[in-house]
Amino acid sequence: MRFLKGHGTENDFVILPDPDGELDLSGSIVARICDRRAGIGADGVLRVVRAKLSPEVSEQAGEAEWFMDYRNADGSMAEMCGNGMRVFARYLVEAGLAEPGEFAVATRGGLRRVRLDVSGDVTVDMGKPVVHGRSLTTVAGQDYEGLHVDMGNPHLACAIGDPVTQLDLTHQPGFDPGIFPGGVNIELFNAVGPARAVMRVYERGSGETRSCGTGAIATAVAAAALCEETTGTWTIEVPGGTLGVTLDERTSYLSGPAVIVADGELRLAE
Ligand SMILES: N[C@@H](CCC[C@H](N)C(=O)O)C(=O)O
Repeated sequence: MRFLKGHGTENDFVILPDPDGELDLSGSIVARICDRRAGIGADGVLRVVRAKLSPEVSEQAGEAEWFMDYRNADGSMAEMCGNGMRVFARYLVEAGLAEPGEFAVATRGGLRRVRLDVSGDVTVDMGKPVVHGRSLTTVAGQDYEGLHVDMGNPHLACAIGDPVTQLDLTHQPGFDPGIFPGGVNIELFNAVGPARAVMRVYERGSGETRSCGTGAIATAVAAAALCEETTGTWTIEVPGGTLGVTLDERTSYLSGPAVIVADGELRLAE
């Protein structure tokens, strides 16, 4: 099976080109591919398949040729992945499957428009964040309150007083399953200046990762809410680099680097 490896601010993905939808990608195969010792290792898998051949998104096929079939490292499916979308777009253009410039990609969370900037960054229109109420997470015995933000996938973005760099995120933080029955991505951040935050994330289905695009937007929304704002441009520093987030009245944009670093042939032992 042919694969490529890419990352966006060190949120890393195995890309599986499957234009004709021939791959039967079970959760256990995804988990084996993402295993950092016995597999290639990644936070998730991006299967590249034609939208018109994918019943779950075929209504988006009029506008998008390609479907980003995203899976978490544990094999679970997710609706959306912001950094994955940026890496997916980079792959499509490098592989000659999309023209450089702006194009749409189908996802389980709906159509997203992506643009390769002259700067080398990739920017995605991630849609309008939906803000719900407040909820609690527990990290290493300490409760933190945050804002429930829906980016197509669920987030709990928590501004905290403790330095995020010192948190122990080796274990699943606690959350309210009544509010998040399908699990949640948990962001913890320090607002460190005007329109700037330092964030760490514990992703649903992948554990702590070095970046999360949808999480960066949720963080910008929660940081803006601290100043009673809903719009603006935010710089979100994550362990793997820096992401830009712009919130306007209509939508949100996520910008940052996205690169392909390897390709090869994957052998899946029986
Ligand atoms: N890393 C991603 C989010 C991936 C999906 C998430 N783990 C979920 O289950 O919702 C991003 O960059 O947005």
